[in-house]
Amino acid sequence: MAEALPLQPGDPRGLGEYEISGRLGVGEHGAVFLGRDRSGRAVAVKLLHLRLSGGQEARDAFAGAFAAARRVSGFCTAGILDAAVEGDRPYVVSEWVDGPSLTQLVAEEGPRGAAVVERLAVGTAVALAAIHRAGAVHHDFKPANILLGRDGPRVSDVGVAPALRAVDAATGRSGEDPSYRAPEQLSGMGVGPAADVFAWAATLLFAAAGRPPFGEGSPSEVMQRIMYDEPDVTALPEVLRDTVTSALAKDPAARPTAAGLLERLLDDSAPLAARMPESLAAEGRALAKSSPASAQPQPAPAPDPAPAPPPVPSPAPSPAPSSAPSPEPPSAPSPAPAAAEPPSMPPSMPLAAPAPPSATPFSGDLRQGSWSPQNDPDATRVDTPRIGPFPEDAASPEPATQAMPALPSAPPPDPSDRTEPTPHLIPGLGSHRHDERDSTAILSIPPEEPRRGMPPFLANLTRFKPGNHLLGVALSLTIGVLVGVAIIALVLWPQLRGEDDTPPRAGQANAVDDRPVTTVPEGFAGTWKGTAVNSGRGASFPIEVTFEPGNKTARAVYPQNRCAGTLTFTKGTNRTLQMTLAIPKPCTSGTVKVTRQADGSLVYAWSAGAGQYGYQGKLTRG
Ligand SMILES: Nc1ncnc2c1ncn2[C@@H]1O[C@H](COP(=O)(O)OP(=O)(O)OP(=O)(O)O)[C@@H](O)[C@H]1O
Repeated sequence: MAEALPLQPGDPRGLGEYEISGRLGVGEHGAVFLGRDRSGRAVAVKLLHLRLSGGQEARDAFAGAFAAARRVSGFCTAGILDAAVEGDRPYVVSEWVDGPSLTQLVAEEGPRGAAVVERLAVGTAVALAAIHRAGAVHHDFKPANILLGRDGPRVSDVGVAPALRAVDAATGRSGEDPSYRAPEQLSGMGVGPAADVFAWAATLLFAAAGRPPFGEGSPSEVMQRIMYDEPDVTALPEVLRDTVTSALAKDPAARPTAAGLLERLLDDSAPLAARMPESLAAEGRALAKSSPASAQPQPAPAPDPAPAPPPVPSPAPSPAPSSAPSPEPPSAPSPAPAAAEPPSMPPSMPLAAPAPPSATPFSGDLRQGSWSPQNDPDATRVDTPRIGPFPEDAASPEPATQAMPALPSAPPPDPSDRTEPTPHLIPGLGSHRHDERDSTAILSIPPEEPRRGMPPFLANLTRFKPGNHLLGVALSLTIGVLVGVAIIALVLWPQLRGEDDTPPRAGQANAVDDRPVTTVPEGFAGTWKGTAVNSGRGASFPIEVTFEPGNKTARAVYPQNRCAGTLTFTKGTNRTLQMTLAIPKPCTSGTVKVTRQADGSLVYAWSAGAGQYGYQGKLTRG
């Protein structure tokens, strides 16, 4: 029978029809208890920290949000059995799984070996494909929600994240680990099943490497890496690398579907298929055939309120009880509805063969013998975030001036001296007659002719006698000066005047762009989009900025928070602009520094004015 920790004072002894006998664990959103249903079957009961206010409507919304999740086969999931509310406390009942979570196992025993990771990959892809086929999404797929039962991996917490959102208790807030969240989930641009596929890949990397796929550090550091870095997949078995890499695509549309994952993993020619238990491979193939493999189903783009980070530096008011997650600000976007159910969805699974919730996908203990000494869990990679650095005085008004070389003053030659060479200034030079002939050949213009329409210094030069070496020196100097003047006129002058609107190449930007400007320069022209990370809140949100060259203002939009504001130029250079931001609530006005990067992107950094950046992000034209 199930092992559980003793109940603590204040723990429930029963919830609804379920008798509670012990504690299985505590997570971010609630405590999980071991219980029994009326038939004596062991169940896991998750009592959420959330307290539901709003009467029957909220209760119905909570229970109703599990409709799709309850249709998911229990083949590779901890099937949802019930969802209800006791008093004002919602709880979710699921199949009890006799085994630790992937998080617990890796913490205790280290990274999993190739055979285990392969079975995890297929088992959890089967679970995801079944979840998506039922019209549900997980949206909190992570190692803590993979339970390693004796009969194989089971995905738990199906439907919980959408249900929390349905009652306006958003997940993905500050304090939660963002390591398994997809870029679009972090940026709040609307999430669908593709976010689960990303999380699936990140979870496998964790299992194989024994550490979070995007490194450790503050939530904002991890988010930056999720947005911009490619994780190292070399800890994975070779056979999984390509599939996992494609599932980690930053663009959700570029990821395979869960069914597509199965199609790749269980391809008849793939060596992986032969290593899987027959029942699992059959279920996976049936799911792969029954669902689209390439066109990733996406819900209508909707702001995902889960990580919604109002770009305000001060904490939002919290009308909810202290145990509940902080709420969204009043005017933040309303929560996205749970993913719509496909109308043609069959009411139940499984596909390969009828499988009751307690079906055994395959035998074999995922907990056995997978420690690999070369996967040192202590060798945690900590990457440096890409954003920044921000020089404190990037707008330093130091013009790149170019000194004009002084023209040499040619000594006036003696026109009467046409026979005797001028004594050479350098001994040994000019003593040969052929020098004179050569010079004559060059200066064949009659002495008086060149003076017409010529600059005086050139005209004077023509008065030099052939063979005069001083003349040669003067000529060289003159040609050098002329070439210098030509370079300045043709190349440098337009740049110094800021007329060169070609984007700077790496290494050039600093040299030419630190010149002060009084309006928005050409190099900033256009609309720039990207995601800013709010370090204070450990959250991120999209930003759009539009610059028109020659203007003193620009437009800044935070689509997720439905704020549009005006940036007003205060000082700047061709590379960096300092601006004040005036923006209505719930967003917050402040000062903004926008800096052009050598790779053609912009870094947008906001502060309350005290110098410390509250949020910042990389923007690209688009
Ligand atoms: N269906 C289940 N069967 C057996 N044990 C379970 C089950 N569900 C959860 N547990 C146990 O309870 C612990 C806590 O689960 P919970 O889902 O709350 O963790 P979490 O995923 O870290 O938190 P959250 O989902 O709230 O962020 C798990 O680590 C696991 O040991």
